[in-house]
Amino acid sequence: MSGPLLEAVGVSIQFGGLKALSDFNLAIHKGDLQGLIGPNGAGKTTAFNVLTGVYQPTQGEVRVSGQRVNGRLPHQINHLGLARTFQNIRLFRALTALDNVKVACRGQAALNEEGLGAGAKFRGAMRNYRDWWRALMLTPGFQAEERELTRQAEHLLEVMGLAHRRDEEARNLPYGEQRRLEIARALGTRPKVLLLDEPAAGMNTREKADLMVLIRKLRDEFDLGILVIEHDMKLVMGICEQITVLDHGETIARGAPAEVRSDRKVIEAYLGDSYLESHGGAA
Ligand SMILES: Nc1ncnc2c1ncn2[C@@H]1O[C@H](COP(=O)(O)OP(=O)(O)OP(=O)(O)O)[C@@H](O)[C@H]1O
Repeated sequence: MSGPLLEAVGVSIQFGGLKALSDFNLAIHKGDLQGLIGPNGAGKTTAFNVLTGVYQPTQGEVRVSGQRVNGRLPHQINHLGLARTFQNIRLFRALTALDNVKVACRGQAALNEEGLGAGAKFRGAMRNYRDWWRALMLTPGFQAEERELTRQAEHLLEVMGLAHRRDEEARNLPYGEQRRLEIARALGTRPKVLLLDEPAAGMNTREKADLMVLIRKLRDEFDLGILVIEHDMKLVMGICEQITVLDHGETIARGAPAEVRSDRKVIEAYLGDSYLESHGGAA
């Protein structure tokens, strides 16, 4: 088996006196569908922020495809194959669904050309300048590139069940569809690993059921590793093969859904006895 696509090794992060994440370890391989759960304030979003370069760990190492990425910027880590969605939806609200996805596809194409490291800024500036002229003159090369980006974005809208919303402004989409558009946009950056922060938040029961099917389909169709933060236990337990449970920044359990939901520490910290009662008692 090849090595992990995403790895956290002994990662800790501190905000003043608060240890938001302590000695956090994680490995996501191709084809994995893992969950990250825990009570409010447990450190789940902080973990996403450290993995994606929004925060720098106080200790430990984050690796993407075996490369240490501590100190890299979020867009550089994205370029290495890690994409995410946010708990609070972040879309270009006044752009159409299609353009939201095209922006992501275009950004990735630009990064492929510019690369990273020395000279990337200069190459980026030159590319912007060149693109400006190509767009102004509507050169055949520019038009062909536009058609290709449109094709890619349309395909992603189709996969996410949003083809019918192609030309609607993102802000006019129902909430559940905005969440799916965010996933389409993340996919536009061609990730190897996808981090989903509460993808089902605000969705009704039907939308959640559809989302479960869709997340599995994305994993299979795009050969992804997926890590999901989610409070909806039916969804997490229903789709994830391995679940990590955080409480006050500490990893209190990790394992298959059946192991995790019968773990006494997890029940005490998060699930509560009412969960146990409604699910027929501990294993
Ligand atoms: N930038 C920051 N500065 C200071 N404290 C922070 C910062 N980011 C997160 N925290 C704190 O770290 C802890 C973990 O927060 P985090 O948002 O990761 O929790 P969470 O598990 O995602 O919670 P929720 O389920 O409510 O989203 C909280 O106590 C939070 O207040």
